[in-house]
Parts: sequence; structure tokens; C-alpha cells
Amino acid sequence: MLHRKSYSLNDLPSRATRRRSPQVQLLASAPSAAHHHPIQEERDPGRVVGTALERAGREPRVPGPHPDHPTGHLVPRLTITSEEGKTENGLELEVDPSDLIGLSRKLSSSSLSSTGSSLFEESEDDLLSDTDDHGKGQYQEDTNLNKPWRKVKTIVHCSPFVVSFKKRYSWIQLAGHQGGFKAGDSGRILKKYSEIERLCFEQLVTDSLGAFVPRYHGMIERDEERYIQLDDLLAEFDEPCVMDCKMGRRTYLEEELMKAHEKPRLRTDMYQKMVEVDPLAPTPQEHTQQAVVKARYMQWRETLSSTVTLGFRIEGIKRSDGNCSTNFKRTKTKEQILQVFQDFVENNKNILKNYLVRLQKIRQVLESSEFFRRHEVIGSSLLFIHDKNEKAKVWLIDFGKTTKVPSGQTLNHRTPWQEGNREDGYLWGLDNLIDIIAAILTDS
Ligand SMILES: O=P(O)(O)O[C@H]1[C@H](O)[C@@H](OP(=O)(O)O)[C@H](OP(=O)(O)O)[C@@H](OP(=O)(O)O)[C@H]1O
Ligand SMILES: Nc1ncnc2c1ncn2[C@@H]1O[C@H](COP(=O)(O)OP(=O)(O)O)[C@@H](O)[C@H]1O
Repeated sequence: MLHRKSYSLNDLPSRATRRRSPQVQLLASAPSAAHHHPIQEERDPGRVVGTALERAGREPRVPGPHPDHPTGHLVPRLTITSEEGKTENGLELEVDPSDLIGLSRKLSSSSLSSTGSSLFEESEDDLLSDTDDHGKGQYQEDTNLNKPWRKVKTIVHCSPFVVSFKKRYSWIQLAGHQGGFKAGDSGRILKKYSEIERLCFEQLVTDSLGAFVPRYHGMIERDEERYIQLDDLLAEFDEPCVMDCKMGRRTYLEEELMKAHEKPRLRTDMYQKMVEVDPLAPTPQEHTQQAVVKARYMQWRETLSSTVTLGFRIEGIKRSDGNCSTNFKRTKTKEQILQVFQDFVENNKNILKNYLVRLQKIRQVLESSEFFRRHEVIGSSLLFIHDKNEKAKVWLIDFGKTTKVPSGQTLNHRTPWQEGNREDGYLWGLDNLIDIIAAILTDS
């Protein structure tokens, strides 16, 4: 039986409780398939200069990699691959035995993961208080610290996905909560239910923004667990490349901040995620208590990346060669982002142009959307997907922390945030993103 908390508007979440189902069953890819790739968050920003950058506007250089942690945070990569013709029972698990060691709790929310997590039942262990690190903070040493790009190779054929996919492709989850997804009927995915998100999708059906979010097909119950059904955005692509960009100037709700002020809850898992990236980041007090409060962790992540300075950040990428990375926590400057985009599209200007047109359209629709005007949009991403046919589209995903502002209030999503005004900087971030992509194209 699955034990899962549903979220109401009055229960804004640590979603810690809905994540990280035991991942011991999901095993990382063969390290041999991994290789270095030029896109790395610790790249020397000085390498990427030029007129495109000048047009995009210069940012102060960020310091290079931390001397004690030159390669940043790495996670095992895995994905589920369905194979046509296989039955639900014709299943096999491909595992590199060397990957069996110490992976059980490694995957964090920032880990690239797969729908495979939903193959396995959550346990009571995952329903944790914020002060409990069990199931969240037990991160193991990654033995492949020099390999920020990892080939997705694990194949798990024991899922209901096998029968639901029409064509052979890997569904990949680039960010978000572990165990949050499951395959649905053909061309659909199931995302664990959240009342907030359901409300959003229901309203989006009739909003002009509806064309730019995955189509919503209502709620469904599977194995005593509720899900929302959404179109699988990857389904229409041929060997899709995917990028998740988390939008906005902040990644936590004002309500979460208030809670943190009133009743700070210590998170050992977040402390561990922090020291994994930068052992010097915690304060002496945080080191002593081996824990940080969530708002502190979120703000640290925002400042480390481009969230605060540009209003968006890159969360993860799956490339055409199948390699994936969520190793962008320090990707901060315009020049770094510009380089990541160029690598992501492999310098294909047609793809970039298609993305630009789509983003401009999204901006136009956002500016006139009633839904958008009346919602604080936090933690939502733009999902970029393209393929070798140069088809390239972008959608808005993840409305788990998108909440309505009080009646009479509206947001413009560009005004700088001050506690109380609920502005999220979404459009400001989109403006910056569009400028960067336009600058790459203009340069060429
Ligand atoms: O990406 P890393 O550095 O792992 O940090 C994660 C992300 O910020 C999650 O946001 P998102 O879901 O947008 O990816 C957030 O979930 P919330 O959405 O619940 O805030 C997690 O909070 P916890 O769920 O409390 O751990 C936090 O630990
Ligand atoms: N409709 C979809 N189609 C295809 N992939 C999706 C879809 N929704 C989410 N994903 C994948 O799952 C990841 C996490 O999604 P998200 O909704 O942000 O989850 P969470 O609420 O757990 O943060 C995305 O980065 C993307 O890779």
C-alpha cells in the first residue's frame, strides 16, 4: 500500500514527504558509458566570450570550482526503457553489479531519475518529518565524481510502462521528486496527486496558457494512490533531447518563508546536499547542528545558480547521445548559460530559432493570461524538448507550488520581489532567457 500525503492549500508542503521512495531497486548506469562533456557547471566561464555574450549583457564572473570540490554534485542516472513487443511479464533488469553498492539513498530531488521509481512501493519510511533525514539525507559517495555526464543505460522491464508505450523510447525525469511519476495510458504519464496542481490544471484547461502546458486528463487512482493524468510531452518526439529550466526569482513560497520564520525546522538532508556541493557553505552553527532550514537551503541554491541574478536556472539536460546531467548547480552567468544552450542544441540554429519563436509566443500568452495574472508561480519549469528532425517545443510544467493570490490582487511577474508582494519574477526570467537565446542567434 502506498502511503502518500495529499496537499491542500492549507498544507503547503514540505514535499519531502512525497519524494524519495526507496531507490535501492533502481540502479545506476554503467560507469563505463559515461564520458566527459564540455557542458559542466564548473567550466571556466572565461572560455566563453564574444559578441553574443556582449549582446546578452555581461555578468560578473563567478568564482571557479571550489578547490575542495572540483566536480560538484553528481548523481546516478537511470531511466526506464520500454521495448515494443515485450509483455508486462517479459521483464528483465539490467544492472552493472558495481553500481549496486551504496546507491540506495543516493538519489535526491535534484537527481535525474526515471519513472522507474514508481515501480516500487513507497514505504512508511518516506513519510518523514522535516527534521528526519531518514530516506532523504543518506547520500552515498558517488564513485564517478569525474563524470558529470552519465549514459542512461539501466533498463528495467518490470513496469506497467512496457505496455503503455506505443513506440520505443525512454521516459526521463530530469528534476523533481523521486517516485513522483508513473506511466499512464499510451502517450500519458501519471503524476502523484497534489490538490494545488490539480486546481491549476483544471483552470488552465480554459486559459489561453492551456496550449503550452501538458494536456490534463483528470485524476486517476492506481494501487490506492491518486494521480493526475497528463500528456507525456516526450511522446511526439523522436529520440528527444530535454532540458528543464526552473523559472522565477525564487523557489520557495512566501508562505514557506513565514513558516520558517515562525517555526524553523532543521533539515539534515539539505545540509548534506549543501556540503556535497560546497563543504564551506554552511555556517559554523549549521555545521554544528548538521542541518539547515529549508528557506536557507533554497536561497543558497538560488544564489549559487542564476535564479537570483537572471530569474531562471537550468536543472537538468538529456542530450541526443543519451547522456544526462543535473550538474548545473553552479551554472550562473550568462556566458555559462549561453554555452549550455549551444551545447544542448549542438549548435543547431534551426532548433534554437524554433525555441526562440516558441518562447516569444509563450511570453505573449503569459502576458495576457488571466490564470498567470492571478497566480504566484513558484518552482515551475519550462521543459525544452527537441529532436533530430529539428522539431523544438517548450511547455510549462510543474504547478505544485502555484498558488492563487488574494481576490483583487494581481501580479505582473516582473516587479522585483519583496516579501509580501508575492511577485515571482517569472517574466523577468523569461525576458532574460529570450535575450540569451536571441543573442546566440544574432551572433551567428
Ligand atoms: O533541487 P534540490 O536542490 O534537491 O532542492 C529541492 C528542490 O528545490 C525542490 O523543488 P522542485 O520540486 O521545484 O524541484 C524542493 O521541493 P518543493 O517543491 O517541495 O519545495 C525540495 O524541497 P523538499 O521537497 O522540502 O525537500 C528541495 O529539496
Ligand atoms: N508532462 C510531462 N511530459 C514529459 N516529461 C515530464 C512531464 N512532466 C514532468 N516531466 C519530467 O519530470 C520532471 C519533473 O517534473 P515536475 O513536474 O517538475 O516534478 P516535481 O513536481 O516532482 O518537481 C521534469 O523535469 C521532466 O523531465
